Formats: sequence, C-alpha cells, structure tokens
Amino acid sequence: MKVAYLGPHGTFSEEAAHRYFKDEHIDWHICDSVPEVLEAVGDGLADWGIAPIENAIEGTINMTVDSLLVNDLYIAGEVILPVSLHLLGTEGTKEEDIQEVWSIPPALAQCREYIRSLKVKTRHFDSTASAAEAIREAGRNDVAAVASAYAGDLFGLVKVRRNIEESYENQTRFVVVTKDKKAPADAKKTMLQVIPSDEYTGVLSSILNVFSALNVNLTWIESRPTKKKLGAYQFFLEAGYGVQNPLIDKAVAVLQTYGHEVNILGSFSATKLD
Ligand SMILES: O=C(O)C(=O)C[C@]1(C(=O)O)C=C[C@@H](O)C=C1
Repeated sequence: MKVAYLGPHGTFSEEAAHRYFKDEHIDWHICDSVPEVLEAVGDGLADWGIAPIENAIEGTINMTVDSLLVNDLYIAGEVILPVSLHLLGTEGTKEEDIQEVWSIPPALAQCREYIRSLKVKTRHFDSTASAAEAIREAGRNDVAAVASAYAGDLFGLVKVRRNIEESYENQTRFVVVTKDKKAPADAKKTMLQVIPSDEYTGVLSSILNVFSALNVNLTWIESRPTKKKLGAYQFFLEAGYGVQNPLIDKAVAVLQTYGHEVNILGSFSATKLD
C-alpha cells in the first residue's frame, strides 16, 4: 500500500501519517507540497494521501479543499493532531538578531501575533520541515524557522523561543483520502459539497434549514468561491452522521429538489491523537 504525505522528514503531516497508518506495511510517497499529495492520489501514484484541512487557530487550509475537488478524491478518514510550534535557529541565534522567519503559511499564521511582535519579514516554504532544513543549510543567525521540536532535532537547530502559537490547545485536522468512493462501515460524519442552484437572499439559510429540520448536526461549514465570478459561493458541510444513515440520503434528496448540486466528498470517523 502506498501512502502520500507532505515531506521532507520532520513535518506534522509525517507524524500524522506514521501514527495513523502505524499497523500496516506502507510504501511512503513523500511529496514536496500539499497539492502534490492530493495530486499523487488522484494520478494513482499513491493509494492513500493525508493532508491538513483545518487548524484550530488559522481555520481552513484552502489549498487542501481546492485540491480535493480538482483531483476528485474521497475522504475516508480524519486525524486530529496536537501542534506545538517553536522558533528554531542555528546554534547561537538570538531573538533580537532575527530579520526573517521562514515556514509554510498556515504555520506562520498560527504564530501571527508573536511574529508581528518581532517586526520581521516572513518567507514562505512548502512545509515547516523544509523551512527548518533551509535554515540549517543557510547556516545564518539572522533567520529562523517555525516548525516542530522534532524537526529542530532532525536538522540540528535550537529553540530560540518555545510554543509561539496563539493557543495552548492548538490542533490540526488532517483528511485521509483515496480514489475509492467507499465509506468505512464505522463512518460517523459525512462531508458534502453543495453548489447552490442560484444566488438569492437566504440561500445558505435554506440549505442549513434542511439539516436542522432533519435534526442532523453540522460540525463544519465552509464557503469557498465557485471561481466563476465574484460573489458566487459553494458550501462545504460536514454532517454528524455517516453516509449509511438514511437521514443523509434524505437531506441530499431535499437539497436536490431545490435544484442545488450536491456531491458527497467522503464519510469517515475521527482519530484523535495525543
Ligand atoms: O508543514 C508541515 O509540517 C505540515 O505538515 C503542514 C501543516 C499545515 O499546513 O497546516 C500541518 C500542520 C500544522 O498546522 C502546520 C503545518
């Protein structure tokens, strides 16, 4: 079995992948960016992929949502991972000498207040670990990376400042995706994409009312542009039942009678890591 995740070694994605698929014999497919992970599964280079979709501080990771759709993937699992971020530099780096902080944008965003307090520039990388690796290679004392303690150890960096994220209960949710549109038997949630038939006043509330009328709890709601014109949105809704529950079929049928396009993007249960 081949599993794709965001590399290099030392990313949070690697930790999530190794802990989620721990009991299986895996051929790991390490990718350079989050969209590449989803593309690898879409193109059949890997059977499964794992990608971050939401963070407790920063919210939705849009590149994952968009790549899920482009590659026509199915969400068959979910992993919730605690995330602690540190400012990492080469030996002897002092906080007051730092001019630039490097990392993947969602990680920089989780530490926005701290980075603003440093009054430094930021530079975007494709992962926390690739930023940490670049700091080691640069061998400079005026730049630092935002990454995990594990990445710091791996690349021989020291913690210039610990736990710089904006919450002590920081977590990131990853989706486990595959091409095969089959829900696991124990699925407890279903992710739906709803593309409204038209833009009219109250369209979102009419969609949400379908779920409340059926007493189906929604655990996540996200709107994304349809990318067709400014102001035209599609909605991602996570319902609190697996797709095998007849209430999901009912909700989909009612939404379709209103003329909305509804796609089931996956059905899964959560794995919470500590
Ligand atoms: O760069 C990494 O280490 C990743 O696995 C990506 C990622 C993300 O994009 O959200 C995953 C978890 C953390 O929120 C920070 C970074």
